[in-house]
Order: sequence, then C-alpha cells, then structure tokens
Amino acid sequence: MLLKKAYTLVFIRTATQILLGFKKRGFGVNLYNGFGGKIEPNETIVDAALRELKEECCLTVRKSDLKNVGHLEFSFEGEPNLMVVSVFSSNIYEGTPKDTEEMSVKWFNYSEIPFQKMWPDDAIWLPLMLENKLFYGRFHYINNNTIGHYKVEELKSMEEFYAKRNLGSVN
Ligand SMILES: Nc1[nH]c(=O)nc2c1ncn2[C@H]1C[C@H](O)[C@@H](COP(=O)(O)OP(=O)(O)OP(=O)(O)O)O1
Repeated sequence: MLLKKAYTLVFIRTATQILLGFKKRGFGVNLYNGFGGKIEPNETIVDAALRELKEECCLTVRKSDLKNVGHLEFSFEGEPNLMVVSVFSSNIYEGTPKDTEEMSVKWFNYSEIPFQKMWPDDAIWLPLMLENKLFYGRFHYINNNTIGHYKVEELKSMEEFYAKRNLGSVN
C-alpha cells in the first residue's frame, strides 16, 4: 500500500502561450513546470493551488476562474509514497508574473514548450491539456529521468472520475 501525498499544479495560459516556471531549488530543480506544491493541513486543494501560484510567480486567480483539468499520480521505484497531483488551468489572472526565490518565470508559445527540460511525463499528458481535454495519468518512475510504465486516459468529467474513485472534490 502506497502512502498518498497531495500536491497541486497550476498552469496559466493564453490562447497561444503557457507560463512556466524554471525551478531553482527543491524537488524538480532545473526543470520547467507549472506552479504548485504540497497541500498544507486544513487547506482545501484549491486554496493550496492559489497560495502556491501566488508564492511562486506572484499571480492571483479567482477561485471561480481556476479549472481542475487533470489528476496525476506518480510513484518512484523503491519509495513508499504515491504523489497525487491535482492539475489546474486558468486563462484569467491578475498581476504580472514575477521571478521568485523558487521559480524564474517565462512565457512559451505552445509550439515551443521545452519538454526536454521538463519532467518526462509532461510530454505525454500536457498536449491533452492544451487541447482543453480532461485527463488522468499514472506514472511509475524507475529513476528521476526514466518512466518505467504509465497509463494516460482522457476523462469526460473530473467529478465523475472522483466519484468513481470515492475521492472528494478539489474545493
Ligand atoms: N512528475 C511530475 N511531473 C510534473 O509535471 N509535475 C510534477 C511531477 N512531480 C511533481 N510535480 C509537481 C507537483 C508540485 O507542483 C511540485 C512539487 O512540489 P514541491 O515539492 O515544490 O512542493 P512545495 O513547494 O510545497 O515544496 P517546498 O516548499 O520546497 O517544501 O512538482
């Protein structure tokens, strides 16, 4: 039985571009990713997503503008943890993205997303998000650079997916 640990991951997008942060420290260092982190005790998943977004790139998004678009699970060979990541996207935000202690921010055209400098799983599920599809992904890593096995599914509805798995909603 794997021990579940919950995380958030938020992507800010326009019709043609996505904002990514280059992680300067900690888990996923030297990789581009969306903004997110661990969910603190007594915090909803959405509250955690909005807090991490603000902390990591100084942007504010209203709860009603944050859309839950995916659910990812990661395990690592020889480790007892299952990393469970709620993925969100928004195209409405307030503020100007700024570099922080944790991230250097940069906009990328959809055709120029730096997959070679991202987690290897991103190349598999992120294109679904760019097509405005909902998704579930499960990845088992043999080491930090190598996926052993995985599965990715397109979902009809996040609510239906959570209900089927007896998981609560993200709010
Ligand atoms: N394989 C993977 N692919 C991906 O796209 N994102 C991943 C991933 N594995 C983890 N993530 C994301 C989830 C989350 O947004 C982030 C990891 O969160 P962190 O460890 O940075 O959490 P915190 O910011 O709370 O950490 P600290 O404040 O440094 O303790 O990386």
